Amino acid sequence: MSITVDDFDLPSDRTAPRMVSAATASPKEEALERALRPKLLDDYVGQAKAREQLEIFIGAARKRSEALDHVLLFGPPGLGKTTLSHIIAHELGVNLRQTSGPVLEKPKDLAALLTNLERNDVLFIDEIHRLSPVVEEILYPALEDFQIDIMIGEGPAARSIKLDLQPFTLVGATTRAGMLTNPLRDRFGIVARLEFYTPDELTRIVERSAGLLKVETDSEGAREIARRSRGTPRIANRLLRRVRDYADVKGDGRITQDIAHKALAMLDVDPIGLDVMDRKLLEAVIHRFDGGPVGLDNIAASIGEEPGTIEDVIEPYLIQQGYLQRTPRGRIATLAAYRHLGLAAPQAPSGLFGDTA
Ligand SMILES: Nc1ncnc2c1ncn2[C@@H]1O[C@H](COP(=O)(O)OP(=O)(O)OP(=O)(O)O)[C@@H](O)[C@H]1O
Ligand SMILES: [Mg+2]
Repeated sequence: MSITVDDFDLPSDRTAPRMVSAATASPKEEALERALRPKLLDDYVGQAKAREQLEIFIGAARKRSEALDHVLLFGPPGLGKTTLSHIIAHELGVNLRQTSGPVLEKPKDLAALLTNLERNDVLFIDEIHRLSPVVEEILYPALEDFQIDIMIGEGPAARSIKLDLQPFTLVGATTRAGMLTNPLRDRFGIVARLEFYTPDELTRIVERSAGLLKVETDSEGAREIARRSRGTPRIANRLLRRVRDYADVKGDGRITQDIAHKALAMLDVDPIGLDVMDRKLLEAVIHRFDGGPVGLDNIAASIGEEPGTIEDVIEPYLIQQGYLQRTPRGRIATLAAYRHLGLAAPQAPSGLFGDTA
């Protein structure tokens, strides 16, 4: 495999691609991701809590030859939800059927999938918070009793019949667990929240990917990429490929800390992994809204980004790292944000200013 051309996403409304966006990969990047995806739970780095739970429940299901309980995976984009769903099916030794909330338009789309499942198979529904209510209706009895009610015929002759399904496991993935309806959420026996990865974990991921891509990387080079990857494996893998291009052209192909540092500086990824969009958001909150509190819609309008993208993709890492606070009155830039941008902290009335000390 050899990738040297631009294989990162290029949103149509921006002139420059966003290097550290964790969001939707291009088809080319998706193919690459598949190649780098770990296949076994043992190769899945980090997420100790989720892994431990799954190890036990998968082991038990296998032992009893039963379907695993339904699993809900949630967390920001690029942390490994799709990867984990594949691993679950693989470890269970069953087939994986894959679809997503927006794709399932009609009840019959879901019914067709469900009736084709074999015993103990995994059905993976990505973006499960975007299921339409009529489709969700079908899902409830399927999850609970492995049965569906379908309508046969039309008009006065229409009647409903019950169909038995094979026992199966639903794995649902979402970036927004809060948008799931309660009845749906209640039907998942296993709920795993994926967390941002530590620099150590990301270093291991970069080293593993470098091995698979046959790129020579020393440990400091891998660590430099890991530190700037916003806690996200998808970004780590993307930065690795970009740094490799830089190393091929400007160096001898080897990724050292110096090469990684220069390549990432050129790409406008700062030492803690924030990029132009992150800084734009923090600067908008600080300069245009006096540090906040400011509502999501106002930030969105001010930086020309979708509120949903801000909430799902940009904000979570800034909040986790303590640069931004989400309060009932709106978003607040913290002292750490002022410091990171090299700005003097304002004299704020107490209680208004988000402190991270
Ligand atoms: N724990 C992990 N160990 C090693 N690599 C990982 C891990 N998690 C994710 N990756 C890598 O990161 C890439 C992105 O992961 P994945 O597609 O599973 O994210 P996702 O959570 O499904 O994202 P989205 O919300 O956009 O669907 C994968 O190609 C995989 O190579
Ligand atoms: Mg996914």
